[in-house]
Amino acid sequence: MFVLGIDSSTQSTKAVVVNSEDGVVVSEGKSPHPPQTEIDPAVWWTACGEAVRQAIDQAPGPVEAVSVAGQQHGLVPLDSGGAPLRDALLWNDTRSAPQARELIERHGADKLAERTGLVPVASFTLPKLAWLAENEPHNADRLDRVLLPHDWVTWRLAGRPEQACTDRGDASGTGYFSPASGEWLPELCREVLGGRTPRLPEILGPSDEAGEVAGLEELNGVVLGPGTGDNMAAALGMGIGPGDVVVSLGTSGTAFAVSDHPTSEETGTVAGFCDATGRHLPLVCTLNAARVLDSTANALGTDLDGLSDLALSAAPGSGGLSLIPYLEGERTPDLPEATGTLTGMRGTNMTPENLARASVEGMLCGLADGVEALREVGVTVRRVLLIGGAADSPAVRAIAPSLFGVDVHVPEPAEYVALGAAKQAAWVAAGSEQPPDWQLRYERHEAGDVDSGAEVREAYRRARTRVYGV
Ligand SMILES: Nc1ncnc2c1ncn2[C@@H]1O[C@H](COP(=O)(O)OP(=O)(O)O)[C@@H](O)[C@H]1O
Ligand SMILES: O=C(CO)[C@@H](O)[C@H](O)COP(=O)(O)O
Repeated sequence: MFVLGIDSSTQSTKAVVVNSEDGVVVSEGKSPHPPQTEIDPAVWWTACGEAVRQAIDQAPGPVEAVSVAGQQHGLVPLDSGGAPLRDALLWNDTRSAPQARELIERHGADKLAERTGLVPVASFTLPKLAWLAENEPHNADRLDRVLLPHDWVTWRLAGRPEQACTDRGDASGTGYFSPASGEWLPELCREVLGGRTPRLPEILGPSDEAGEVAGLEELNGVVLGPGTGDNMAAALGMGIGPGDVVVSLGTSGTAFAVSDHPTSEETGTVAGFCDATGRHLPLVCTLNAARVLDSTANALGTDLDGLSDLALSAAPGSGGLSLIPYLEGERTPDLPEATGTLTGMRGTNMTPENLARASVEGMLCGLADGVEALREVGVTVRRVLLIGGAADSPAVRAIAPSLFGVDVHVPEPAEYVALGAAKQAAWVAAGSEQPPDWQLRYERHEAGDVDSGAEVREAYRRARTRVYGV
């Protein structure tokens, strides 16, 4: 049997057709999204159709089930006719930072962490709802239903306007969900919306069927899974277990692991999300990952391969340069208004090689701090599994082991979020207790020169503290 997995992520929609027996990807499709932090959901729908068509046109047989994974947290506000009230506000849109701070002042970080697993930052859906109420009351007054990006794509695929669904994983990134009970906390929406309660999607179990596709001709009649958030889907696709920490280098940088119990902590560094199998997914997220390399390559007048070659010809420590890469503001640490900083410049070290290496080291240092934060909430770190677009960079693969201080494994290149969605679809179709056990192949990079890595991280930390006070 063949199944289809869709990843509606920040920069593109990807679709993979997979043989459900062994997890082998038999065909793929991809369609880009524009780079804004607010976007008309219709763009996702068009990209989804294109990516799906590419994938199924090349597939050796018909697909029997489909699931959608998507970028987390984005606010898709709908009116009573199901039309978007405005463009969706994405996870990397920082305008809702003041509303996040107000929520913390009103409730206390510790109380919110205990109730929702999260301390609000601009990324989460609840502060975005509060922003809507404060800044666009005409839209908030007409708000009937709130969906996340993956819920919205699933809802369009289902083609049943009255019913919408989500899963624990994506629900756990809203800020109005309890990871401990698995239920919505609608009173938090009511509070920020001045007493109105929008309709929230039904939360399905990890392998529950969400009906059949009736909204996309090419897939009509195919079994639909509940879908999930992109990081949850990657964890499912990779089948991670104890000791595994995934570091994903896409638009966002994330570090996460599975846990049998909920985590919460009042600094908000580690978000206490749920996973896509009924467990939990402590996760640290930065706003600045792959695009730091895109911007640096652009500034140096080269491409990503050129940037990698330059970085690999500089010595560890980039000749004393440290790049604090907060090009989009930052979420961890919570500095939404920050810009990036390059420190340690001297006449002798301002070379393209050092600048290239500083961009790779700076991006990875933020994630290495994230792995450290996971350790502090009790996660065992035996190896780091590197995925996401920037894991294709030879420089990233070579430099990562010394900064993480553990073995780094790079799974064979694949779209792991879309693969996770496909695994969920296969699970739903099989009706089995557990998801299918698909084996992955890894390329292993031994822990690198840990001493030089520790020095690079220390220089980065000093520079960050000097400039940003954290
Ligand atoms: N060889 C490479 N070196 C560095 N970055 C890369 C490479 N290949 C792709 N990328 C970057 O990966 C990013 C896309 O990664 P992806 O995981 O698909 O992101 P997202 O899931 O956020 O849409 C882009 O910014 C792209 O430039
Ligand atoms: O906000 C988070 C996680 O909390 C991000 O990881 C988004 O889910 C977007 O993911 P990418 O498109 O960057 O993979």
